[in-house]
Amino acid sequence: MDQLSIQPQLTPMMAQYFEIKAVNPGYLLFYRMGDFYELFFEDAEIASAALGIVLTRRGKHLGQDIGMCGVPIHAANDYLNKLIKLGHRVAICEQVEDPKEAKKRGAKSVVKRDVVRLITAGTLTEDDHLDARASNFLAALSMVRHGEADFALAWADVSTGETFTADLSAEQLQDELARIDPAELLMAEATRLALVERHFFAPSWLPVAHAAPAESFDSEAATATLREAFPGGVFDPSALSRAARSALGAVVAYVRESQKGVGVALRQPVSDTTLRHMAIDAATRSSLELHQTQRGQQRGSLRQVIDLTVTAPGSRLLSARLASPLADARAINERLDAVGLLANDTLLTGRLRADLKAVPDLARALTRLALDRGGPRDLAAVGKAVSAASALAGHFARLEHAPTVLLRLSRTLVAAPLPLASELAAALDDDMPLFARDGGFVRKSYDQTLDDERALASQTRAVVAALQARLIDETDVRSLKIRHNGVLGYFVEVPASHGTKLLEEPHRQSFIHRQTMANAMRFTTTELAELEGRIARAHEAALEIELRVFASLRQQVLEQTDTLRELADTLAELDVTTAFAHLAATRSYTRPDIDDSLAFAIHGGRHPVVEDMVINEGHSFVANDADLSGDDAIGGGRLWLVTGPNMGGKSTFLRQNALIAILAQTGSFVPASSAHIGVIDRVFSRVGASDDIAHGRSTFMVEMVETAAILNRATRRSLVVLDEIGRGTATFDGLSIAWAAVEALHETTGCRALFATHFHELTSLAKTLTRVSNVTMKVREWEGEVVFLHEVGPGAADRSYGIQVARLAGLPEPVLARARQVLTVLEQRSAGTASSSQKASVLDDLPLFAHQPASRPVEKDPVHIALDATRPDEMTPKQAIEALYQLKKIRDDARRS
Ligand SMILES: Nc1ncnc2c1ncn2[C@@H]1O[C@H](COP(=O)(O)OP(=O)(O)OP(=O)(O)O)[C@@H](O)[C@H]1O
Repeated sequence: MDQLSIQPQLTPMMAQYFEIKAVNPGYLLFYRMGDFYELFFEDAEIASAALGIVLTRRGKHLGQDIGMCGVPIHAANDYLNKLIKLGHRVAICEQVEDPKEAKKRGAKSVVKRDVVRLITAGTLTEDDHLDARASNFLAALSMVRHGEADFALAWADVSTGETFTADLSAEQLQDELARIDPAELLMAEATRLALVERHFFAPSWLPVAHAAPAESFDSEAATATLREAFPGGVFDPSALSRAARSALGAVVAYVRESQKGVGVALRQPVSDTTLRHMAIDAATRSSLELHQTQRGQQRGSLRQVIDLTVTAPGSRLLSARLASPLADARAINERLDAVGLLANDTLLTGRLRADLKAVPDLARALTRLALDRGGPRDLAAVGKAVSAASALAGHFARLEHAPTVLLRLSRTLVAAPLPLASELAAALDDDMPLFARDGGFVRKSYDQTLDDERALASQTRAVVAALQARLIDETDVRSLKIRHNGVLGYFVEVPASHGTKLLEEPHRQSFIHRQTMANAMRFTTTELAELEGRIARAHEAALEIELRVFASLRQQVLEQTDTLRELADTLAELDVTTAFAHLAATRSYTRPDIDDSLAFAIHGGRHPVVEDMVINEGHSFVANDADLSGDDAIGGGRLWLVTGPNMGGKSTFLRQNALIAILAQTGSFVPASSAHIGVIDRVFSRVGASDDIAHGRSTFMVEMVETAAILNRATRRSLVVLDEIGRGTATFDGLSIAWAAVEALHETTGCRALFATHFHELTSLAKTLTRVSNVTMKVREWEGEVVFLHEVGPGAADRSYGIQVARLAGLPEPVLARARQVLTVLEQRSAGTASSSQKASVLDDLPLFAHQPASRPVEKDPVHIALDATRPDEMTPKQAIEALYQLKKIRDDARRS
């Protein structure tokens, strides 16, 4: 900062500010002044704009006004939240000495201040800042070059301590980061440049990516950093690849720096390759709307519809499992066994769920305690979780042959450290403050000395009353009162009319004047001051004892960290398992039959989200079968070509099969009457590609990039779901690409596939490709109207009913009539039956009168008004896209009204 160079003009406070600011570049500095955090200069401008608070001035610096804005301490959390959500990083700078100490150094000396914590999106620990039902990962991406570049990711949820590493190729990065969905992503500038150069830097990383200094990725220094962060020798950093060590070192260093010496509180890192997972790439996640819809909303996503967990940690685990379904038949079946037993025993499931509801977020409470940021409520949470665990264990006692997963869970529940829970329950009151420093959280009779001090403090109330009575007698002022406030402490108050009496002899000897109010006068007396001291000392002594109790309980909890973390995992897993059981029992989901074959036979399959929506609208969902089963002997799985009218239910059918596969391999029952699935290694789904203008790619380009990814990466064990590939270009180009793609999937890949298309010519492939079958979405025509049956049956559609759908959408009748005319001629032409005169009469004549729009009162179209107001020359590309969306919205609103 250039201001720093002009030292002589700086006030001591400003000098301190600049010093602190200089060592925390890239952070908005929340500088503590009394009851406010103040921000200065550019920080003030950024924060005032982001928070909508007033930007003021505080003196001048180098002849310029110093911009300043402030947030009150008590509301700081809300403001912090806003800033973090907007992608800012904040350094909290506190006064680290008593102002009285500073005064001793001279009247003008400044109170010592230091940054006590860096708050960033990836290092949050407080419930106020976090979404209880979502993980919050900090990730670091490292690159090590040995000729070829090796990449690795490390990621940790600082709020729960979970820590992972994975070695990856550049091609895998995008998919892996889509799965992890980090709140903050660290990488060195050189790594970013290398990825950008090779087109591997995904634009979606931009909002969360932060440049971290190259030194923090030093793989040599990382070994020492990691040994220190994960003591005990269980975790050996040298077992990691150089790249993974470098990434993990960067995560640990960043967390340590952000907590400013408090510690890191991370769990032993887990290598992400220990379990085999079903690969789901970023485009498939988005197209199948697993965690959020394509519009970015939770509502309407698969996760939202199937998440019946009753605790926040359970919900986080369910979300993580859905993001990484398994690809190992044995592990999947183990999960399904547990769900199966509970789905059949609804009484037991009901009891477990009822007890689970009261279980607090143990993992996050533990982390706060470990970071010395926890309060009495976190201690209570630990106690409650432990007692709940042992109650839950009781429900399992009667199970004789429990499945492996439930046995494992119940073993941990039984081992919950009950003595710790009893100690916490005995020590902690029912109502508790957020912070230990507020006191008043230790239960009566837990500590004799504390009870004594509290008694002393409360006895003083009686002493105050007696003193008041005596003073009334002595002064003969009946209305004399002893009161207390935060500024004066205890004082004697008399009405103004009696005030002068106390200022005169004989009372002026004992009454010392403190304050004159409009209606009253306030005094103190030596006796009252002494009493005040006694009360304050009793309070202080009580608080000191409470803080000692807190520290001892915290220590007892931390000594059992490993056991408690395992318990937290168990409680979350039990919640997910019972939630899946409840889902199965209440929504008629069935257990899928999972093995290592190439089967994919779904009977009566349903789309979990569309079903929910259709039922809510009072209709019933039509279940459909799909059979893509094959084997190596016949060259792989089968491919179904799905044709049918627009709005007939093709996309729904395609997606439901991909979702059923994902749910099954997550370990959930599935919405079908039966399902037999040979483990799928990768799912690909491309349903309706959309423009990616923001990244300079047209609909067709996006579609081709994604199709290429599928053809290059799908294996025989994959499931591929493709909707209308090739529709974004000229008909013949599109048809040829779709044709070649079907052939490649059938001949080279041999995967199980569903391919929906409006190119009816493709259906002739079923004659030559043995594992291709044609199915169609059935419709019924009735009095010129088309009725969608949403039923899949054998055969191929010969038409798309596009014009009927256009009519349903409200296209004007003259346009529809003209479209019918053109369609007839085009169809005849392709069949070779249209006469040249027919063609000429219909296609060459402009229908000057036929499709004149219905006359409307002349009023200015809102779209035109908006267009008139647009200044393309003054727009950034982003504003241009927003303007386009706005235009579409205005048009849609106008249509609806
Ligand atoms: N099996 C079903 N049972 C009941 N309703 C269904 C079913 N499948 C689809 N629908 C309803 O039909 C609507 C359209 O379905 P979908 O988007 O799958 O059609 P589509 O054939 O892919 O259309 P397009 O070709 O225009 O993309 C859905 O939003 C849903 O309301």
